[in-house]
Amino acid sequence: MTLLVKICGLTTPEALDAAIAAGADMAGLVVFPPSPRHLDPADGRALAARAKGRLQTVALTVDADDALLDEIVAALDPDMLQLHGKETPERVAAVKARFGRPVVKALAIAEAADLARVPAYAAVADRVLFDARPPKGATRPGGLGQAFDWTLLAGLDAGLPYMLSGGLGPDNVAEALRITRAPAVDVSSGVERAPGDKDPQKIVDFVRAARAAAAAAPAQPDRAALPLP
Ligand SMILES: O=C(O)c1ccccc1N[C@@H]1O[C@H](COP(=O)(O)O)[C@@H](O)[C@H]1O
Repeated sequence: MTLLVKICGLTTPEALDAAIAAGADMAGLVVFPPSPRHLDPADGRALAARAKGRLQTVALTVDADDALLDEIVAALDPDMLQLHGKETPERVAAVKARFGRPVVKALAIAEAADLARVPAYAAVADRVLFDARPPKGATRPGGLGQAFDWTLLAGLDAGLPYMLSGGLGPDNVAEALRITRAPAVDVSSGVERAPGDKDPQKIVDFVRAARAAAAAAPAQPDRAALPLP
């Protein structure tokens, strides 16, 4: 099975093109003003259109209300919605029903007990994404370059495809995959020169390292779960 690779927080045509050329499967566009990767939906329209049909686009939001999601879907027409806040399973189901698009629900992980929430989300989401729990006082719930204990995921059957994120980069993605056999990985800070400024070479290095690691230790099945271009 082929590993899915998502590059998140793309804000420029150069970064998007680098992700596509590197062979990424998904491009994340962040709509969350406190983030250094924030894209106003209207400003992101051209970038999303540029990505269309070349890789999957994922619009990332944090506890967005219906009005904002309406605006995002109208402007970006994303292939998927990533909910990265404190959205409940009921809210995930409501978003999926309203927009009829696959929903990725991010879950913050710091200890084994945090995985107890997975079944409730597995019943309603198309995918869960495991990210590190942010430190108290953080201005955003992700995109912090912070990893968690990957051994918590070793042998995990989440009941649906999952994505590993949090502090990944070209130098540690192989180790993360060796431990977890995750079917998909997601990176933002680890392929940047500075917060919000993607480095094309790091994107290439990340995709290459992830694919090599997945070839050496096959990932859990995933690709069948969502249609890809
Ligand atoms: O990228 C952001 O700024 C962001 C803001 C709010 C919520 C999530 C965000 N990013 C996501 O966080 C994880 C981990 O990112 P990193 O690789 O550790 O920087 C990833 O899913 C990003 O898409």
